[in-house]
Amino acid sequence: MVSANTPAERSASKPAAASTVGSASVSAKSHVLELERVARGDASLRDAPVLQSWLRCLNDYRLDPAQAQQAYIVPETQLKEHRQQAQDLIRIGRSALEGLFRHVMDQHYVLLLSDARGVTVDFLGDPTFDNHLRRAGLYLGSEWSESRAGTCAVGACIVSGDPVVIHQDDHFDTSHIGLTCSAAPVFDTLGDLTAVVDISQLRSPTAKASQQLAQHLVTETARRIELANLMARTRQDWILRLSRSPEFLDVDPEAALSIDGAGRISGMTHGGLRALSRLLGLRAGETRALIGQPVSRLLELEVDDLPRLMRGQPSGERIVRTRASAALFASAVAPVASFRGTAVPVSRVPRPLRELGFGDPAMEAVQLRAMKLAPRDIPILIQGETGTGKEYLARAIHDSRPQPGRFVAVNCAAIPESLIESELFGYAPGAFTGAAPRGKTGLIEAADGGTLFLDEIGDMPLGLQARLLRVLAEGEVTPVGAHRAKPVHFRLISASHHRLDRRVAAGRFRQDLYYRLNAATLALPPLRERQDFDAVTDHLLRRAAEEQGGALRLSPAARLALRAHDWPGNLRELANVLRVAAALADGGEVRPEDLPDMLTGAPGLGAAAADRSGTDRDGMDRSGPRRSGTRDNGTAALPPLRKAGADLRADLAACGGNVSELARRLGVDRTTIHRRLRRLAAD
Ligand SMILES: Nc1ncnc2c1ncn2[C@@H]1O[C@H](COP(=O)(O)OP(=O)(O)OP(=O)(O)O)[C@@H](O)[C@H]1O
Repeated sequence: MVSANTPAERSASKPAAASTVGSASVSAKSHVLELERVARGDASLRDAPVLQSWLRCLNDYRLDPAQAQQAYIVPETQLKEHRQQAQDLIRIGRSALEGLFRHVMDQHYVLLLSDARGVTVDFLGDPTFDNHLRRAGLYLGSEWSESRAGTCAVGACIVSGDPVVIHQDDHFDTSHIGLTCSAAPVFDTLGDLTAVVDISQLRSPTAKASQQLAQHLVTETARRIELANLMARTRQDWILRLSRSPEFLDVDPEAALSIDGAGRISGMTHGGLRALSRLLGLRAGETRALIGQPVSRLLELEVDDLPRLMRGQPSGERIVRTRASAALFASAVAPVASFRGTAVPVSRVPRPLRELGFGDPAMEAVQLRAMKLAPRDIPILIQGETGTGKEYLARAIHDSRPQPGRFVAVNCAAIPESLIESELFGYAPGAFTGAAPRGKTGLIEAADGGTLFLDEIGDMPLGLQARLLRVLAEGEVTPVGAHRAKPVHFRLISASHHRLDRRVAAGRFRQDLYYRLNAATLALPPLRERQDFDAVTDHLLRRAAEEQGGALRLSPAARLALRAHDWPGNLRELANVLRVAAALADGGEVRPEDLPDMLTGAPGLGAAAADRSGTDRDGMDRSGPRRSGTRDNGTAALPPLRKAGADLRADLAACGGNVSELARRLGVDRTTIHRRLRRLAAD
């Protein structure tokens, strides 16, 4: 800051530099003098968050208190981009925002929803005051980041992550000292700040205490938006809603968690959990670290207990104890995929989608959702372990469309990083040395009018993710070295065996792209979880036999061996095993000797198979969601199994080879039986 005199002197030398709006009772000059005293380290009666923000403005952003800055409104094109990136949240948050606005409109409050960069992406205000509001920056597109606007409620809330009231001359910039603003943060399901809800008034009473109700209202609204966001995004997991009072448990719970099939916390309402942190025994800043942890770290609860907490169960039984020994009311909502008896019977599913499953409930849910999504242009993200049939499903969705056009599949992990850009986007003639003289059409353009299938999207380099996002946002593609963009329209399906939400959390995948890709997620179950395993086996055997020009059946012992394997390679592994078996089989029957040794207990291979049942680099549980979850990892279920010991095969035979039945009788998880069988085979 180049300055010949003090900021207060410079401010005083300007014509009437009081705030441009509102009824500031403080002159610009005395405000600047106060900021100078704080900069010198003098004691101040201001609230700590205000003082901290002032010091950031002075020391970190080097803002000059004497230079009043009018509110900044971002250009139209940038606003469009900000709004597009936040569109899901705007949609999800709308009804909570409208509810809040109805409460405060009579007091002439306006309501802003800003994104994590402080840009106002949604706005509700009285149109009669449009001009005043726009000038004061209380408008769509205004940027309230602290580094640009100085101390303000949205900016301070983004930096601190806490609800905050910035009242009149708490503002740093003299342009804003007439306003009063109350803001609360909205965190996404993984605990990252994603938006801020703010209500502001042009004119307000002098006392800051007058804004206590406003602060309470924005905090409550942010909590409701987090809850709606969690409910909308986590359809495949359990949702556990928590409340201190039974009356509001089902209608307006205080906090919620999502819990995956293995009993781990996969998402949460951050603000709500923080509000309950004392009861939950959480230390400050600990909530975010809960993602991926077993829910039993927080509550005396296993995933198997969730059904007893569902709506309709006696309320006396819907109580959980926290690790701090407090009692909370809890209500569980089952994953959408586990619902049976959906309105549309599977027989109505178009043929390409019908043949993907044979009655497995999780698969049926995928088929029905895929049928509804197929004719619409909603981006679909398919998640599932390797070989579960992600590309198969993508093709079936494509084939179920009335006019499907071309199906262009791109494996983002298989194309070398140096080529992927020109492969996807194409290039203009002479774009680089060695380029084809007439240029090249990229795969995105090739998919125009059809389906673009981006396989292994989780492996796409970060730089290209930004370019892809632009294509999706603008509906245009610009080939490498070209000056003009070409409009493209395609149906996007992407797939990954990585849990993309975890990649986002690890900073390896762009959050904005993730939200764009997964408007709808279809999660394919791993083969070992499928209840239609026998029917899938028969279907694939029939196909393998037809390839050999004949018909085949499975011997009971061979079927038993197939059932006992845990299929880390899923349908691909099963299809390959059956193709080989069909080639080896004699007399129209596949017997155990036609199957690979590892399935029938040849020494040495059990350990290798056991090794494969770990977690991948993202921490994705390759065994996928387990139906009875954490019991498998605990010790409670082990004694009866040890008792079964080496007689396990006999026990299995007594259950007709049905692993699920044996697991039920022994009170353990199916995967435990599979693991034990492998160990027996290796002994
Ligand atoms: N529904 C199905 N019916 C019959 N065979 C299937 C089905 N789904 C998958 N397969 C078999 O499994 C193989 C792998 O399927 P696909 O390539 O779709 O899996 P993927 O999940 O995309 O695998 P990756 O993660 O390795 O890309 C297919 O080539 C096919 O042999």
